[in-house]
Amino acid sequence: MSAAPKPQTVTASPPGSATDSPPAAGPADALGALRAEIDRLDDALHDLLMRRAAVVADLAASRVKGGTSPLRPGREAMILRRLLGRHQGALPGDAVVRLWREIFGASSAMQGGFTVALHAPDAAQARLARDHFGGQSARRGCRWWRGCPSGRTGRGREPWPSPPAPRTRAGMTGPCCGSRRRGIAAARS
Ligand SMILES: C=C(O[C@@H]1C=C(C(=O)O)C=C[C@H]1O)C(=O)O
Repeated sequence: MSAAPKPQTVTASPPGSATDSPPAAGPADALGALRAEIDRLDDALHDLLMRRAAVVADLAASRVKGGTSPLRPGREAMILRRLLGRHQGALPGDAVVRLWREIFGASSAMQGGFTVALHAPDAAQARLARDHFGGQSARRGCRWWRGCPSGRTGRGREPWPSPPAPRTRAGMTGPCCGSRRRGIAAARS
């Protein structure tokens, strides 16, 4: 003999109750909506970055800087100070600096190659140089400061927006230069 089927419980909902309406938005929908907004903003940011790069390419093609070093630490510092002066919201100011340092490094490289020369580098100095000149920058270590930069040398360090870093005998500024005998320079390659 076969087992009797189990009785099923059926609950009737009155008309107009929750089961008649579309399902309420759950956490997954909220996440999806927020991510869609992030995607839209990323596209807008990306568009602006591409437009900025096109302006830098025009600048490079015009040769208005006269074949000198592409690096302009003073101009970069002015941009960072201006941006930090208007900065608001939850994004840490440090993140703004990091993002723009990468942009400066890439747009300087677009105007001609440069090599970052690290005098007697250690891991911290190498990290600092990467953070300052961008992850794409070419870096090389050298033992003697005099032989470090090759070609025309631009000053590779710039005054950090705040607080001002101490000057060194080499005329460079920045937290890397705790020792007067060590530093970072950037030269055209
Ligand atoms: C675009 C320039 O070249 C470099 C890149 C900068 C930038 O991306 O804003 C600023 C200064 C320079 O280090 C410039 O000199 O204005």
